[in-house]
Amino acid sequence: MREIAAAEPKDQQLMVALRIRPLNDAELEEGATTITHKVGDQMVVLMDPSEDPEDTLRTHRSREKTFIFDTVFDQHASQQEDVYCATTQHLVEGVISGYNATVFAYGPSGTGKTYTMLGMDAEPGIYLQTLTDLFQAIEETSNNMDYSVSMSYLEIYNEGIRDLLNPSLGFLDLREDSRGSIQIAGITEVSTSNAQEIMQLLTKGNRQRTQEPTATNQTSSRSHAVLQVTVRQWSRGTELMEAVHIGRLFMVDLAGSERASQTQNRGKRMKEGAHINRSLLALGNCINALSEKGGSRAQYVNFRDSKLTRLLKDALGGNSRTVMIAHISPASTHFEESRTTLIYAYRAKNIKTRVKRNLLNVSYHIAQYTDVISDLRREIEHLKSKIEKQEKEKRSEPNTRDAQVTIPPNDTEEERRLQMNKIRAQLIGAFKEQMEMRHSLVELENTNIELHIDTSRHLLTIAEDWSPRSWEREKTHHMHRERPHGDEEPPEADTEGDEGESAEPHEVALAREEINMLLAEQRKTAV
Ligand SMILES: Nc1ncnc2c1ncn2[C@@H]1O[C@H](COP(=O)(O)OP(=O)(O)OP(=O)(O)O)[C@@H](O)[C@H]1O
Repeated sequence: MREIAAAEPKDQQLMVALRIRPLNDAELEEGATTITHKVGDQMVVLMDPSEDPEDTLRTHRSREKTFIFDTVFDQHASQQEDVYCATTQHLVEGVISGYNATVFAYGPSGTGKTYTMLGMDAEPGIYLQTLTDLFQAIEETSNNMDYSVSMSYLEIYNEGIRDLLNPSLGFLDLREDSRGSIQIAGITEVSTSNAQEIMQLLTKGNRQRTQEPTATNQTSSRSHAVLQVTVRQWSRGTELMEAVHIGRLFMVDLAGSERASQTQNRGKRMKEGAHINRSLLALGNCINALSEKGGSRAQYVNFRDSKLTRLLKDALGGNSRTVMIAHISPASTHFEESRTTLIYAYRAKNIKTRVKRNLLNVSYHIAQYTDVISDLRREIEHLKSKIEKQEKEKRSEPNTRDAQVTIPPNDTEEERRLQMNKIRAQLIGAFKEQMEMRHSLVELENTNIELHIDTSRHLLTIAEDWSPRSWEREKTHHMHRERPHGDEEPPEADTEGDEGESAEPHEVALAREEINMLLAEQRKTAV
């Protein structure tokens, strides 16, 4: 059994940033004006364009709504790098030392979520900048630490989960293990060693993402996209008993949060909208419940209402440092969506998560292998003694036969001579037989030594191949080989319960198989 240990958890406030993109051509064409104004680094003022300043009945109500966030970027100041540095950069160090982190982009369609997360070739977004820093931090500490990095990329479309690195797998199941950790059954996990490699996979994966033109965005993402990067860290050159830190980083590009009635979407787009809204409504409900006084520990929070909230459970109410980047348009024509987004984002600021470092206690797991090796050693000792016993028995056989040779008393001289010749012949025969047996025993010993060498070699394979890096490599390889081809239909319901224990490394399984064969061979020769 593996064991998750963790340091003392600490409460952490959800960080909420706001990004306002520039007015786009369509908005300018329809005569939209800018209704958002950044004040200082943290405040934004939203003007209500529909309110008539001459309306005396409403003069007591302010036309301005003010919101304060951890950081605000407007159309003038915000470069991709500024957004990354202020929101996500600080998470990287934690991830490589075993802390979970989540960054998610929230906001109506066409407000710049994909631009912030994925970006453009010339202006890469948070994905690439984070991964570049992550690999650099790994490089800087690689003198005394070993790392393995793997990634998966999925989308939630119409409440079905699709593997964007291998869409042919169909819809995948979301499972929760006994520790409440969410897993996607059968998802492709790719081991990587540099950011560019991940970006290539992401660009490839993004082409698989469900995108359609909508009334507000020509390349609107109709799904929620989740990039998960897992970093395992352990000390180099230490004993097998070393613990492994596991940090998971989720980077989520949500689908547009606008209400169906606010768009001119019809037909398929409207059905998608309903699903998107279902998950975003569930997300909104979770944010509401979590942001109530006392947060997750005082209020019932229903994460189970949608795949999205189940997947973001840790990010919102559990063990994760979480950053929400809310996006809005500055246009007067999008006042209502901007207002709703700002209200949700503002509420999310109250959410607290409990952050603790993830430790995988490898020692217990390795102890199991040490036990297996000890068992096999005992078995070899037993077989050795059996072979020795057999050797002794074979040595004693000619003596037994000698004992059967008796000289009858009171025989004549001739008879005695004949008897003596017979005995001599018997003795020579027995001697020859003994020589042959000695020869066979030497051969038997040689075979035995060879079997021992092979057994030791395989035991060594088990011991040597049991390192977290090779385990991961094997596990990834195993997942590629073993993954079943999924049904294209979305699942009726999710399977609950533990995910099974991971298969042992391929070399270990092979070595074990070989050892069984060798032991069988030894048993044969021992009989
Ligand atoms: N800060 C920005 N600066 C310049 N262009 C931007 C910015 N934000 C978004 N854009 C542009 O606006 C358009 C829509 O952005 P994007 O596709 O990122 O929106 P989205 O919120 O992901 O939309 P959807 O939810 O429909 O997928 C794109 O052409 C993008 O290049």
